[in-house]
Formats: sequence, C-alpha cells, structure tokens
Amino acid sequence: MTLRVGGLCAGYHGGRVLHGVELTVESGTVQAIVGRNGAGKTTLVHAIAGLLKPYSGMVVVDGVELAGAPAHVIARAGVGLVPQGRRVFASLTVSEHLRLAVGGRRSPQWTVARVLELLPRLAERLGNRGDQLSGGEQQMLAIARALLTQPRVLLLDEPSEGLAAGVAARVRELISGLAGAGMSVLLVEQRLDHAIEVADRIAVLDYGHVVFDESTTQVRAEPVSVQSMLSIDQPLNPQPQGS
Ligand SMILES: Nc1ncnc2c1ncn2[C@@H]1O[C@H](COP(=O)(O)OP(=O)(O)OP(=O)(O)O)[C@@H](O)[C@H]1O
Repeated sequence: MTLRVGGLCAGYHGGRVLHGVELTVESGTVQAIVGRNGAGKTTLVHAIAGLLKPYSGMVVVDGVELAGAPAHVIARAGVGLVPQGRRVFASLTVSEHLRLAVGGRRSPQWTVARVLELLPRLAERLGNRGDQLSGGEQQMLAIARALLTQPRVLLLDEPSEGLAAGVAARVRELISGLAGAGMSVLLVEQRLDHAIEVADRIAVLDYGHVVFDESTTQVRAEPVSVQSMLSIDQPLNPQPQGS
C-alpha cells in the first residue's frame, strides 16, 4: 500500500505549520522524517492520521483520497499510528490494552497471538499495568496496539525517544522487519544516525517544508549536507554496533 502526501498544508488556529508537504512512502519501505524541534513532524503525522484536519492538500492511500477524513476512517483505510509519548494507560493492564485495540474484523492479519509472538516480552507482562512497564515495554505495547488495527501503512512518531540504546535498537529491528513484510512505514526520528540505520529514504522537514528527500544510500555518501540542515553536531555512526 502506497502513501502519497501532496501539497499538504496544516496548522493550528488558522496559522500554518506545514507548507505544501510532498512525500511518497512505497510498500515495504521505511521513509524517515528528521527535523529540528518544532519543524512540524508531529503535525505532519497527525494531519495524515486525521487527528488534525489539514487546510488543504492530499493524503492518498492506495489511490483513495483521505485528507480531512475522521481519524477512525483513516485507521480503517489501513493507516496505523504509534503516537509520540506512547500514550499507554497507567491503570490498564497489557492484556486490557490489547483487548481494547482488537477490531471486529474477520480473519485479521494481526491477532493478539501473532502480536505476542512478535513481541514476546509483552506476553510475559500481560497482567501488568501500564505504569508498571518500562519505557521499552510501553513502546512495544504502543506498537502492538497499532498492529491490532491491521495497518498497511504505519506512522511512528519518535518511537525511540527516551529508550536505552539496546531497546531502541530492538525497536529499529522491529520496524525493519515490518517493512520487510510489506508495510509502508513513515518514521519520525530525532537521530539521523538511527534514521540511516533503518530507513530507505530520509526527508528533512524544516519550518514545515520538505527541504530534502533522498535515498539513505545518498545520505550515507554525504551525511554532512543533512547534518547542516539539521544544524546539529550529531555524531554519525552508520556502522553497525560492535563492528
Ligand atoms: N496543539 C497545538 N496548538 C498550537 N500550536 C501547536 C500545537 N501543536 C504544535 N504546535 C506548534 O506547531 C509547530 C510544530 O510542532 P510539532 O510538534 O509538529 O513539531 P515537531 O517537529 O514534531 O517537534 P518535536 O521534535 O519537538 O516533537 C511548533 O511551533 C508548535 O509549537
């Protein structure tokens, strides 16, 4: 399933944050979005998912125009969201979160059993409440919940935020696996080195404009140009850890 975003303008209270964003995420690929704080990354994800109504532009999933549709319609069309900050309920158990997320679809691709197979740590924590989970477990739960909505396009908003390096690496592995199985993934990522590890393409959002959108191979060859757009002095280490 391909996600195409065209000329997308969105913002708050009449003010514009996104200025004509253009992006295409092909099936089986990871498109990373990097950008400085406040560049509009979360606004973009929310405008695609229907949590924020765009002012204008297109959000097309497999040829169906969805811009401005309610969030539940966009979710039903196959767009899943792993929100920033995970949004896990403190007082609900893992099992209750999963039960709530299960839709009424017949022969779903993602069942609770399949999700637990992919995320075995959650299987061990089924009776634990949200506030008893580590950050990594909460992130796994947020991903599990999104998968149970049967997405073909998955939007992840900074899933590695606040996670220990090893857990963040496991999250990237998971994302690669999902894309490898055919999912179209749009990944908002703070760290360019992490984006390089997992993404097929990397786009830079700056003041609500896509100012760069190239293959990761291209970025690897010339990382400095992207780093300068991000105005950061991030250590870049595209080599796999331990090598
Ligand atoms: N609910 C809101 N109401 C008004 N303005 C908002 C709202 N949410 C975000 N903004 C503003 O929109 C702009 C883009 O914010 P957004 O959260 O999309 O950026 P971001 O790139 O995701 O940043 P970060 O990396 O810090 O998460 C910022 O100027 C922010 O202050």
